[in-house]
Amino acid sequence: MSGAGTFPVELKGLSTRFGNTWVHRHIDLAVPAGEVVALVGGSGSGKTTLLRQMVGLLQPAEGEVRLFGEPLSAGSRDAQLARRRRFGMLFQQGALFSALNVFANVAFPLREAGIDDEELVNHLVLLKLAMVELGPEVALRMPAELSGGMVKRVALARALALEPELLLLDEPTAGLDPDRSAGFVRLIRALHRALGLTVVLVTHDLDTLAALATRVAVLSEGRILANGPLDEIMTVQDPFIERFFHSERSQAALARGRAEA
Ligand SMILES: Nc1ncnc2c1ncn2[C@@H]1O[C@H](COP(=O)(O)OP(=O)(O)OP(=O)(O)O)[C@@H](O)[C@H]1O
Repeated sequence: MSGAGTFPVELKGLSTRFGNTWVHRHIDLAVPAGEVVALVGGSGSGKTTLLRQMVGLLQPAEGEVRLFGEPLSAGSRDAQLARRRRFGMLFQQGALFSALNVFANVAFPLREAGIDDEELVNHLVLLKLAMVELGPEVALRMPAELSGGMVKRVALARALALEPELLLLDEPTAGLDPDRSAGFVRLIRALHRALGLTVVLVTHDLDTLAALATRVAVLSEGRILANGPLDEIMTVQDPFIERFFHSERSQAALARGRAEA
């Protein structure tokens, strides 16, 4: 478990380029252990791409990603695999394997990690499903038979399968109605507290942000425009921050989210 004062994720001078387009320019960002950091920014500002960089799904054009204090590519293959097991990711739309049932989806990372004792796999899958408030009767369903909220919960169970210290969430409440969204936020908050997780999330949803985030990092024009507690971010003079946080609708959403927190 990463202790207080450490940074499970550090980006140092990170730049991302697709063809001739630079999406990120020299980004420095450290995510402190135990915090819930929300990445916000306009559409296409590079939030999802930054999450993908954090877990090595993309290579930076410049700079470095450090996970748990070490460069992503450091160490032997075994060391890299061991690092891989310390984080879980919830992709947009859940990204469940459509040909596998719920049980096999949640079991997937366990089997990949070499856990082949069937009794243990069974126990762990049902435990993870219970953690996301799903009963064993869901285990044999196929992803196409689940509601949007259930897909997110199963995807979260899969992300938590190997008991990660770090959880990355891409738009966790997108596509959920307000009640399901509030329920999912409560679940993530409870898990964050119970498991001592560090969380990085991308969200457009201010209710979700206000209810969950302990810090906010604002991406704009390829850079981190501001990074700190929400109250501090809201004092920054910038057109995006003005539009995103200070409209009447935003204020109402923030008030609702804070009431949930
Ligand atoms: N694999 C790729 N190849 C080429 N361009 C890409 C690729 N992935 C992302 N991009 C581009 O990088 C930019 C940032 O995309 P990204 O999905 O990270 O933005 P975002 O901030 O998450 O957007 P949104 O809020 O709309 O989901 C966009 O212009 C996108 O088209």
